[in-house]
Amino acid sequence: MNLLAEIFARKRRELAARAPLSARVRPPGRDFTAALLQRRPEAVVNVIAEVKRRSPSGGPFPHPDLVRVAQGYEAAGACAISVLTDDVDFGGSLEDLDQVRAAVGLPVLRKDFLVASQEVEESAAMGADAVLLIADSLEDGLLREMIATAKACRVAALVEAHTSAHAERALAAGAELVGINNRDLSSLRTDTATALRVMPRLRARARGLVAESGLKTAADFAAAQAAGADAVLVGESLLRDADPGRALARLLAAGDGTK
Ligand SMILES: O=P(O)(O)OC[C@@H](O)[C@@H](O)c1c[nH]c2ccccc12
Repeated sequence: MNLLAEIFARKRRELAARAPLSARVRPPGRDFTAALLQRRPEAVVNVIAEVKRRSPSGGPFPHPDLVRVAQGYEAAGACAISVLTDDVDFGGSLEDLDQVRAAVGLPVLRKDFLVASQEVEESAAMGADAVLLIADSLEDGLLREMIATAKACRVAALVEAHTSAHAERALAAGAELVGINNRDLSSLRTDTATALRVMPRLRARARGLVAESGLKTAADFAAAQAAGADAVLVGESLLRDADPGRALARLLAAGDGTK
């Protein structure tokens, strides 16, 4: 038997001998959609809090221990955690996702630039409770397929768009949760008015709406909520603080009219 045939024979044996990856490693799911849609006390918006080591727009952040940051977010009242798993631009990995998820009780969003349904399946197998899909970069047929794959794998799909045209495409492709990214990923320019302008047009048709990027103050949170957001997605402004969890707690307390 030649070498290549031996390798293939071994690979087939190994595959036959092991359980499917998803069945072996996938922990019980956590409901990202429910977390995002939960009703909070008056004037306190749901926050998906993000961990990342660096970003193209923000440079490096002073928090190498993502697990500690995520635990701080949970203690402060975040509704879910977003973990950047892209390596090249954000210094992240699926290992980070795994470690963060094991350390918190909240649903975890895999934030990456996914290009194929296979990666949606792998995200589910690695324990992601939700995946980000970027509508602007995925053509209609592929977007529809990836949303359907997420549904079949029982992971939530947060479908992001930067313009109302792409948000419309997201809805037409079957998106239930739509995120409006205030940051233009091609120029990296951020304008927090973007989500405020686009979300009201989508409110009646999207099950959940998320305002993403560039949000810093309790007033930003309140404005997003008033424009129809169920949740805000926040990273950089928290990660600039020496204690990101405390920064989040402060923002949520400032927005809570009962305190
Ligand atoms: O750190 P900010 O400005 O608070 O933004 C968080 C999040 O919205 C941003 O990281 C993001 C939104 N969509 C993305 C797509 C890929 C990478 C990153 C992103």
